[in-house]
Amino acid sequence: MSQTHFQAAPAKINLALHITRRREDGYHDLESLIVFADVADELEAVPAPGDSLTITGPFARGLSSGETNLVLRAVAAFRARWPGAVDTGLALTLHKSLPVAAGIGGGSADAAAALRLMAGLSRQPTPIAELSALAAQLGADVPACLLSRPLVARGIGEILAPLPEFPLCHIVLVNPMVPLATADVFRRLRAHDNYPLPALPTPLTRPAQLGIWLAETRNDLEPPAIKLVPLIGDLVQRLRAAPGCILARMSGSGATVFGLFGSSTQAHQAASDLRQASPDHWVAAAPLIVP
Ligand SMILES: C[C@](O)(CO)[C@H](O)COP(=O)(O)OP(=O)(O)OC[C@H]1O[C@@H](n2ccc(N)nc2=O)[C@H](O)[C@@H]1O
Ligand SMILES: Nc1ncnc2c1ncn2[C@@H]1O[C@H](COP(=O)(O)OP(=O)(O)OP(=O)(O)O)[C@@H](O)[C@H]1O
Repeated sequence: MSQTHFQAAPAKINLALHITRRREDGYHDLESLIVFADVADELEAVPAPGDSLTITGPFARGLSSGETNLVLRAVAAFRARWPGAVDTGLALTLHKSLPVAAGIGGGSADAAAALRLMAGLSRQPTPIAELSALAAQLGADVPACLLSRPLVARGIGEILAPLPEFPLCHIVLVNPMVPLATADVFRRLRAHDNYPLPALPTPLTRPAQLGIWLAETRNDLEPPAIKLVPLIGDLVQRLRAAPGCILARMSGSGATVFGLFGSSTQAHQAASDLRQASPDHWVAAAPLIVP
């Protein structure tokens, strides 16, 4: 192994997120339609005597590059599960383009990218089911991020049903640069036994079809998150008013809000309007990653 190895860590978006039960262990069962956008952190690795991590990019500041970082935790977990499978240390560089604690799974995507990178370098097989079980130990969103394609997640996020097809949509992401801890939002949730997701239409190939289905769904974490950060509600309203916006909603536990569009031009126009109105917010426009 001599050359540099890369893995992208794309942003996760919960198009719909229903919380169906509070479990004995304090976690919550959920049902979520999860997609990924073509906006990503990037992980790079070169062989080295030992494992190390350097973080660069717009959101590197304040993020520890020590052993608590999810990238190094994922590498250590992989080495413990498959000792000797990757027989060199790695000098890792994470280019952090996604805001942290933002509801778009940045840390989870980084952990998943690290697991994919290790699996790619492994001299022995690392079956996807076992890799996914390892991912679940790192965080509820990590198994979904391992696949990085449209899917329905159940359980606490570890039971995954990838979708065979998905309409090519465009997404606008806006984050007010207020970090929101997932556990704080769950703690504020009042109703824990919400109804499950309705059945998805088959085939699911047109953005308008997806829009009709999404209108029957929710993000149950949006009301408690708005209580913590009222600005989230304003951002949803602003995106909803943008021409061509099929749906505007918060992703995950927030505070990032997304707008879903059928047209790339309209998505880029909405993003440009948001940037102009709120230059201090993080705004991105990108196509979804579809099968
Ligand atoms: C809300 C989602 O973003 C939806 O995709 C994810 O389920 C959260 O995934 P994550 O950030 O990887 O979450 P973790 O790091 O595993 O959990 C953070 C905290 O959120 C709460 N948590 C998380 C996931 C879940 N299904 N139920 C929970 O109650 C727990 O208090 C947990 O201690
Ligand atoms: N590589 C990493 N990138 C981002 N956060 C990390 C990383 N490693 C550890 N963390 C920690 O994980 C926490 C969650 O960060 P993350 O960006 O994954 O949140 P999130 O986008 O809200 O995730 P989710 O959508 O899964 O709830 C942060 O508080 C951060 O300190």
